[in-house]
Amino acid sequence: TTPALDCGGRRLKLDRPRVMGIVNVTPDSFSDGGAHATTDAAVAHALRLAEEGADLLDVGGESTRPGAGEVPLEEELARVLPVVERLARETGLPVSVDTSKPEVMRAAVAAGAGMINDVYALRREGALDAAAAAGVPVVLMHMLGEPRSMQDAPAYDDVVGEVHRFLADRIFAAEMAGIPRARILVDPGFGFGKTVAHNYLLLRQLGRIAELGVPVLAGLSRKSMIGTVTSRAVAAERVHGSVAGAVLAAQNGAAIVRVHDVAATVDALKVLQACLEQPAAAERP
Ligand SMILES: Cn1cnc2c(O)nc(N)nc21
Repeated sequence: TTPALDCGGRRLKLDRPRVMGIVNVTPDSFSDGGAHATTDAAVAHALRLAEEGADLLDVGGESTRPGAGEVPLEEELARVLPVVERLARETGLPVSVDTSKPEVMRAAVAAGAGMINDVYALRREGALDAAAAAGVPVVLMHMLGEPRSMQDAPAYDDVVGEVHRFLADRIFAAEMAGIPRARILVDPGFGFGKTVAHNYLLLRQLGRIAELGVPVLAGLSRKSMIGTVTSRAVAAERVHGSVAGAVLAAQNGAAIVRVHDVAATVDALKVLQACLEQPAAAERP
Protein backbone atom coordinates (compact mmCIF):
# COMPACT_ATOMS: atom_id res chain seq x y z
CA THR A 1 0.00 0.00 0.00
CA THR A 2 1.32 3.43 -0.96
CA PRO A 3 1.92 5.76 1.99
CA ALA A 4 -0.52 8.65 1.76
CA LEU A 5 -2.17 11.38 3.84
CA ASP A 6 -5.92 11.99 3.83
CA CYS A 7 -6.08 15.79 3.69
CA GLY A 8 -9.74 16.48 4.34
CA GLY A 9 -10.77 14.02 1.65
CA ARG A 10 -7.94 14.88 -0.75
CA ARG A 11 -5.24 12.23 -0.94
CA LEU A 12 -1.60 13.24 -0.78
CA LYS A 13 0.58 10.30 -1.81
CA LEU A 14 3.95 10.16 -0.11
CA ASP A 15 5.47 7.59 -2.47
CA ARG A 16 8.01 10.24 -3.52
CA PRO A 17 9.04 13.67 -2.19
CA ARG A 18 6.19 16.16 -2.65
CA VAL A 19 6.28 19.93 -3.24
CA MET A 20 4.33 22.35 -1.04
CA GLY A 21 3.94 25.78 -2.68
CA ILE A 22 4.12 28.83 -0.39
CA VAL A 23 1.19 31.27 -0.57
CA ASN A 24 1.81 34.30 1.64
CA VAL A 25 -1.34 36.38 2.01
CA THR A 26 0.20 39.61 3.19
CA PRO A 27 -1.15 43.03 2.17
CA ASP A 28 0.32 44.10 -1.11
CA SER A 29 2.09 47.16 0.09
CA PHE A 30 2.40 48.54 -3.44
CA SER A 31 -1.28 48.71 -4.18
CA ASP A 32 -4.01 50.36 -2.16
CA GLY A 33 -6.46 47.83 -3.51
CA GLY A 34 -7.03 46.61 0.01
CA ALA A 35 -8.39 43.17 0.89
CA HIS A 36 -9.68 42.21 -2.56
CA ALA A 37 -6.36 42.99 -4.22
CA THR A 38 -4.60 40.93 -1.58
CA THR A 39 -6.94 37.95 -2.02
CA ASP A 40 -6.89 38.13 -5.80
CA ALA A 41 -3.12 38.43 -5.93
CA ALA A 42 -2.62 35.51 -3.54
CA VAL A 43 -5.08 33.29 -5.43
CA ALA A 44 -3.54 34.16 -8.81
CA HIS A 45 -0.09 33.33 -7.46
CA ALA A 46 -1.30 30.06 -5.94
CA LEU A 47 -2.99 28.98 -9.18
CA ARG A 48 0.31 29.57 -10.95
CA LEU A 49 2.10 27.38 -8.41
CA ALA A 50 -0.52 24.69 -9.04
CA GLU A 51 0.18 25.00 -12.77
CA GLU A 52 3.92 24.65 -12.03
CA GLY A 53 3.25 21.28 -10.41
CA ALA A 54 2.75 21.92 -6.69
CA ASP A 55 1.35 18.85 -4.89
CA LEU A 56 -0.21 21.03 -2.18
CA LEU A 57 -0.36 24.69 -1.17
CA ASP A 58 0.37 26.40 2.15
CA VAL A 59 -1.67 29.54 2.87
CA GLY A 60 -0.41 31.85 5.60
CA GLY A 61 -1.62 35.26 6.78
CA GLU A 62 0.97 35.99 9.45
CA SER A 63 4.65 36.30 8.64
CA THR A 64 6.82 34.05 10.79
CA ARG A 65 10.12 35.56 9.70
CA PRO A 66 12.57 36.55 12.41
CA GLY A 67 11.42 39.75 14.12
CA ALA A 68 7.88 39.46 12.79
CA GLY A 69 5.12 40.75 15.01
CA GLU A 70 1.70 39.26 15.68
CA VAL A 71 -1.25 39.69 13.35
CA PRO A 72 -4.60 40.16 15.16
CA LEU A 73 -7.03 37.23 14.87
CA GLU A 74 -9.62 39.12 12.81
CA GLU A 75 -6.98 40.31 10.35
CA GLU A 76 -5.51 36.82 9.95
CA LEU A 77 -8.98 35.36 9.34
CA ALA A 78 -9.78 38.07 6.80
CA ARG A 79 -6.57 37.32 4.91
CA VAL A 80 -6.62 33.53 5.02
CA LEU A 81 -10.23 32.39 4.72
CA PRO A 82 -11.08 33.89 1.30
CA VAL A 83 -7.89 32.42 -0.18
CA VAL A 84 -8.37 28.96 1.37
CA GLU A 85 -11.98 28.89 0.19
CA ARG A 86 -11.15 29.80 -3.41
CA LEU A 87 -8.14 27.50 -3.67
CA ALA A 88 -10.05 24.56 -2.19
CA ARG A 89 -12.71 25.20 -4.82
CA GLU A 90 -10.51 26.06 -7.82
CA THR A 91 -7.71 23.50 -7.42
CA GLY A 92 -7.95 19.79 -6.65
CA LEU A 93 -4.90 20.16 -4.42
CA PRO A 94 -4.81 19.80 -0.65
CA VAL A 95 -4.69 23.28 0.88
CA SER A 96 -2.70 23.65 4.10
CA VAL A 97 -3.30 26.54 6.49
CA ASP A 98 -0.18 28.01 8.05
CA THR A 99 -1.38 29.27 11.41
CA SER A 100 -0.84 28.92 15.17
CA LYS A 101 -4.24 30.25 16.27
CA PRO A 102 -6.87 27.60 17.07
CA GLU A 103 -9.68 29.81 15.76
CA VAL A 104 -7.94 30.12 12.40
CA MET A 105 -7.39 26.35 12.32
CA ARG A 106 -11.06 25.64 12.87
CA ALA A 107 -12.31 28.28 10.40
CA ALA A 108 -9.79 27.38 7.69
CA VAL A 109 -10.63 23.66 7.83
CA ALA A 110 -14.32 24.54 7.73
CA ALA A 111 -13.53 26.63 4.63
CA GLY A 112 -11.82 23.69 2.93
CA ALA A 113 -8.26 23.46 4.28
CA GLY A 114 -7.05 19.85 4.40
CA MET A 115 -3.91 20.28 6.54
CA ILE A 116 -2.72 22.44 9.45
CA ASN A 117 0.84 23.74 9.40
CA ASP A 118 1.72 25.13 12.83
CA VAL A 119 5.17 26.63 13.41
CA TYR A 120 4.35 26.57 17.16
CA ALA A 121 3.65 22.81 17.11
CA LEU A 122 0.21 23.28 18.74
CA ARG A 123 1.64 24.94 21.88
CA ARG A 124 -0.84 27.86 21.79
CA GLU A 125 -3.81 27.66 24.18
CA GLY A 126 -6.54 25.51 22.59
CA ALA A 127 -4.50 24.53 19.55
CA LEU A 128 -4.20 20.81 20.40
CA ASP A 129 -7.99 20.49 20.78
CA ALA A 130 -8.67 22.52 17.63
CA ALA A 131 -6.29 20.36 15.58
CA ALA A 132 -7.72 17.15 17.04
CA ALA A 133 -11.27 18.29 16.22
CA ALA A 134 -10.28 19.43 12.72
CA GLY A 135 -9.54 15.84 11.69
CA VAL A 136 -6.79 16.76 9.18
CA PRO A 137 -3.02 16.11 9.18
CA VAL A 138 -0.96 18.54 11.22
CA VAL A 139 2.67 19.63 10.86
CA LEU A 140 4.51 20.05 14.18
CA MET A 141 7.54 22.30 13.70
CA HIS A 142 10.46 23.06 16.03
CA MET A 143 11.09 26.69 16.96
CA LEU A 144 13.46 27.97 19.67
CA GLY A 145 11.60 30.76 21.49
CA GLU A 146 9.56 33.29 19.49
CA PRO A 147 9.97 34.81 16.01
CA ARG A 148 10.72 38.15 17.67
CA SER A 149 13.79 36.90 19.49
CA MET A 150 14.66 33.45 18.15
CA GLN A 151 17.63 34.58 16.08
CA ASP A 152 19.23 36.73 18.80
CA ALA A 153 21.70 34.11 19.96
CA PRO A 154 20.47 30.58 19.31
CA ALA A 155 22.49 28.01 21.28
CA TYR A 156 22.23 24.25 21.80
CA ASP A 157 24.35 21.52 23.38
CA ASP A 158 23.20 19.11 20.66
CA VAL A 159 20.89 20.79 18.15
CA VAL A 160 19.80 17.60 16.38
CA GLY A 161 19.20 15.78 19.67
CA GLU A 162 17.29 18.69 21.17
CA VAL A 163 15.13 19.23 18.08
CA HIS A 164 14.47 15.47 17.94
CA ARG A 165 13.47 15.46 21.61
CA PHE A 166 11.16 18.48 21.18
CA LEU A 167 9.41 16.89 18.21
CA ALA A 168 9.04 13.56 20.06
CA ASP A 169 7.43 15.45 22.96
CA ARG A 170 5.03 17.27 20.60
CA ILE A 171 4.08 14.03 18.86
CA PHE A 172 3.27 12.60 22.30
CA ALA A 173 1.22 15.67 23.25
CA ALA A 174 -0.69 15.47 19.97
CA GLU A 175 -1.42 11.75 20.41
CA MET A 176 -2.59 12.39 23.99
CA ALA A 177 -4.96 15.06 22.60
CA GLY A 178 -6.46 12.49 20.25
CA ILE A 179 -4.53 13.16 17.06
CA PRO A 180 -3.64 9.78 15.55
CA ARG A 181 -0.04 9.26 14.48
CA ALA A 182 -1.26 8.81 10.89
CA ARG A 183 -2.18 12.53 10.91
CA ILE A 184 1.12 13.82 12.31
CA LEU A 185 4.08 15.27 10.42
CA VAL A 186 7.20 16.89 11.90
CA ASP A 187 9.54 19.64 10.75
CA PRO A 188 12.93 20.75 12.20
CA GLY A 189 12.10 24.40 11.52
CA PHE A 190 15.06 25.62 9.46
CA GLY A 191 15.84 29.19 10.46
CA PHE A 192 13.61 29.19 13.55
CA GLY A 193 16.18 29.76 16.29
CA LYS A 194 19.19 28.26 14.55
CA THR A 195 22.52 29.54 13.31
CA VAL A 196 23.58 28.67 9.76
CA ALA A 197 25.75 25.91 11.25
CA HIS A 198 22.80 24.52 13.22
CA ASN A 199 20.67 24.53 10.04
CA TYR A 200 23.23 22.58 8.01
CA LEU A 201 23.78 20.08 10.81
CA LEU A 202 20.00 19.51 10.85
CA LEU A 203 19.96 19.18 7.06
CA ARG A 204 22.84 16.71 7.08
CA GLN A 205 21.25 14.65 9.88
CA LEU A 206 17.64 14.97 8.75
CA GLY A 207 17.51 11.17 8.74
CA ARG A 208 17.59 11.24 12.54
CA ILE A 209 14.44 13.40 12.53
CA ALA A 210 12.88 10.94 10.08
CA GLU A 211 13.58 8.19 12.65
CA LEU A 212 10.63 9.58 14.62
CA GLY A 213 8.57 7.51 12.17
CA VAL A 214 6.28 10.22 10.81
CA PRO A 215 6.65 12.15 7.52
CA VAL A 216 9.14 15.02 7.64
CA LEU A 217 8.46 18.41 6.09
CA ALA A 218 11.43 20.69 5.33
CA GLY A 219 11.37 24.40 4.49
CA LEU A 220 14.69 25.94 3.46
CA SER A 221 13.44 27.98 0.53
CA ARG A 222 15.12 31.38 0.12
CA LYS A 223 16.14 31.41 3.79
CA SER A 224 19.29 32.98 5.23
CA MET A 225 20.95 29.53 5.44
CA ILE A 226 20.88 29.62 1.63
CA GLY A 227 21.61 33.33 1.22
CA THR A 228 24.61 33.28 3.53
CA VAL A 229 26.54 30.47 1.84
CA THR A 230 25.72 31.77 -1.67
CA SER A 231 26.21 35.47 -0.80
CA ARG A 232 22.78 36.22 -2.24
CA ALA A 233 21.23 39.00 -0.16
CA VAL A 234 18.13 39.24 -2.33
CA ALA A 235 15.65 36.42 -1.62
CA ALA A 236 14.60 36.19 -5.27
CA GLU A 237 18.23 35.43 -6.20
CA ARG A 238 18.35 32.38 -3.92
CA VAL A 239 16.47 30.03 -6.28
CA HIS A 240 19.45 27.89 -7.29
CA GLY A 241 20.64 27.46 -3.72
CA SER A 242 17.09 26.74 -2.56
CA VAL A 243 16.63 24.04 -5.20
CA ALA A 244 19.88 22.39 -4.09
CA GLY A 245 18.59 22.52 -0.50
CA ALA A 246 15.27 20.93 -1.48
CA VAL A 247 17.04 18.06 -3.26
CA LEU A 248 19.32 17.47 -0.27
CA ALA A 249 16.38 17.54 2.14
CA ALA A 250 14.50 15.04 -0.02
CA GLN A 251 17.56 12.81 -0.35
CA ASN A 252 18.01 12.95 3.45
CA GLY A 253 14.47 11.87 4.18
CA ALA A 254 12.04 14.78 3.73
CA ALA A 255 8.62 13.65 2.47
CA ILE A 256 7.53 17.20 1.64
CA VAL A 257 9.58 20.29 0.78
CA ARG A 258 8.01 23.74 1.31
CA VAL A 259 9.19 26.09 -1.44
CA HIS A 260 8.58 29.37 -3.29
CA ASP A 261 10.00 28.19 -6.62
CA VAL A 262 7.78 25.24 -7.51
CA ALA A 263 8.66 24.64 -11.17
CA ALA A 264 12.41 24.56 -10.51
CA THR A 265 11.99 22.28 -7.50
CA VAL A 266 9.64 19.89 -9.32
CA ASP A 267 12.22 19.40 -12.10
CA ALA A 268 15.08 18.92 -9.63
CA LEU A 269 13.13 16.30 -7.68
CA LYS A 270 12.39 14.45 -10.93
CA VAL A 271 16.13 14.14 -11.49
CA LEU A 272 16.58 12.89 -7.90
CA GLN A 273 13.78 10.37 -8.37
CA ALA A 274 15.30 9.10 -11.61
CA CYS A 275 18.60 8.61 -9.82
CA LEU A 276 16.91 6.67 -7.01
CA GLU A 277 14.64 4.59 -9.24
CA GLN A 278 16.51 3.76 -12.44
CA PRO A 279 18.08 0.32 -12.08
CA ALA A 280 21.81 0.47 -12.75
CA ALA A 281 23.01 -1.81 -15.57
CA ALA A 282 24.50 -4.18 -13.00
CA GLU A 283 21.22 -4.29 -11.09
CA ARG A 284 19.00 -4.74 -14.13
CA PRO A 285 16.82 -7.83 -13.44
C1 LIG B 1 5.40 29.05 7.73
N1 LIG B 1 6.76 28.53 7.59
C2 LIG B 1 7.87 29.23 7.31
N2 LIG B 1 8.95 28.41 7.26
C3 LIG B 1 8.50 27.16 7.54
C4 LIG B 1 9.13 25.89 7.65
O1 LIG B 1 10.44 25.75 7.47
N3 LIG B 1 8.36 24.82 7.95
C5 LIG B 1 7.03 24.95 8.13
N4 LIG B 1 6.32 23.81 8.43
N5 LIG B 1 6.37 26.14 8.04
C6 LIG B 1 7.11 27.21 7.74
